[in-house]
Amino acid sequence: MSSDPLLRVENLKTQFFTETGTVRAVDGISFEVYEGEIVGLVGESGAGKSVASMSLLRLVESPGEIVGGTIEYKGTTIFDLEEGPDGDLRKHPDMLSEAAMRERIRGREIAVIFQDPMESLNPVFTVGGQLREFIELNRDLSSSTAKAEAIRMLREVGIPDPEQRYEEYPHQFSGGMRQRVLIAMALACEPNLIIADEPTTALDVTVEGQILDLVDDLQERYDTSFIWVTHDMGVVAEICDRVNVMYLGEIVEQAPVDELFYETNHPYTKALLNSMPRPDRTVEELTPIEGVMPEAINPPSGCRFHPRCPDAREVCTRVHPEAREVDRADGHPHRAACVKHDVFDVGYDESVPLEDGADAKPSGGETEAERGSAAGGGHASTDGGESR
Ligand SMILES: Nc1ncnc2c1ncn2[C@@H]1O[C@H](COP(=O)(O)OP(=O)(O)OP(=O)(O)O)[C@@H](O)[C@H]1O
Ligand code: NI
Repeated sequence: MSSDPLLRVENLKTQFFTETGTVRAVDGISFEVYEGEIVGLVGESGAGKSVASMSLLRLVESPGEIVGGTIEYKGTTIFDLEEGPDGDLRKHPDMLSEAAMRERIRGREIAVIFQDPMESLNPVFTVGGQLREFIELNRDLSSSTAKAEAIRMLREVGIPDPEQRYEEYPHQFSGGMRQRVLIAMALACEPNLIIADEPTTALDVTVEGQILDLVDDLQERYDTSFIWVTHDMGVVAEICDRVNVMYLGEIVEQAPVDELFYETNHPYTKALLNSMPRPDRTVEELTPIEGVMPEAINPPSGCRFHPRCPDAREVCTRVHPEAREVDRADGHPHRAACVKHDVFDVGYDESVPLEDGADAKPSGGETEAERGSAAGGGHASTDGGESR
């Protein structure tokens, strides 16, 4: 890719300052989104996907704070720090003001779709009324033009009888139809980038498939870029062009989607793929990832995945790898944060393999439920801790 990215994120760090300590929810992630791409953010519950998404719009709430890195959108600075005269870090003067974020960026340039439409839709107003008002406010249209536009958008996202459904309330819509309304709302201002945080996770598989098809179709027609947050490698396979795999606040692997699936370079990605149901495998053949992801408040030394990694060696307990380019595919880098690759050259080959089992279980053991969520189904269980 030779053109400039639409969004450039470099070394982004977001932390929560809690009574029990600092939660390093997002710990130095770097990635780009180019025009017209669907870029996946995938990882288990607690990996930092939602916090990363909210950081991009500067919507992290106290006790959370973006503490480092750069976020650039179309060459404008959404976030950046500089060193002040006394040596401490302060906001860069080029950084967009809060008012500019509200008036120019959120909704208009970068829109968000959440998992639960009922959080974004007000139950006491009609669906059409809410969509119309949103369009009216954001696009400076008259009420009647905005209404026509709202009905057009409802039709655009595949809602049958849009004139009639316009008058209905959110509870009269099925989960899938409500999610379509949110997609309509996200598209209403024709943003260049839509951040979708697990918008299909609560839907059954058939409806999920329909929504993914719709997004694929809309993406092509509007040429909108997407950041698609999910814990589901199946969803990634279906709609993403490129993928970032997150583990404990870090991006451990980044590659175009086919490359990630067929030339997997990080043991965590491999584990995620092995835990994914596939038509050519029976349920018995699924291998849940060993152990559970540790707390972001006190991450393991060295490579954060080493306590659960089948390939871990002694060196992995000491060396903390940052993602490096290990290959290229379709003009994009394939980055991986695993010292078994030659580019790291820290003596992995000579290092002693960690004894299986001794270090492979988290302290306190694991429960069946935790194993279940390690296999990729655990979004709902931690919703209470989300910053949204
Ligand atoms: N308001 C908060 N206060 C303290 N810690 C928080 C807060 N919000 C999130 N965290 C922590 O930040 C880390 C990342 O959380 P995040 O919600 O981004 O994970 P996620 O990858 O989106 O997971 P899920 O798939 O469950 O949505 C977790 O350790 C979480 O506990
Ligand atoms: Ni989340």
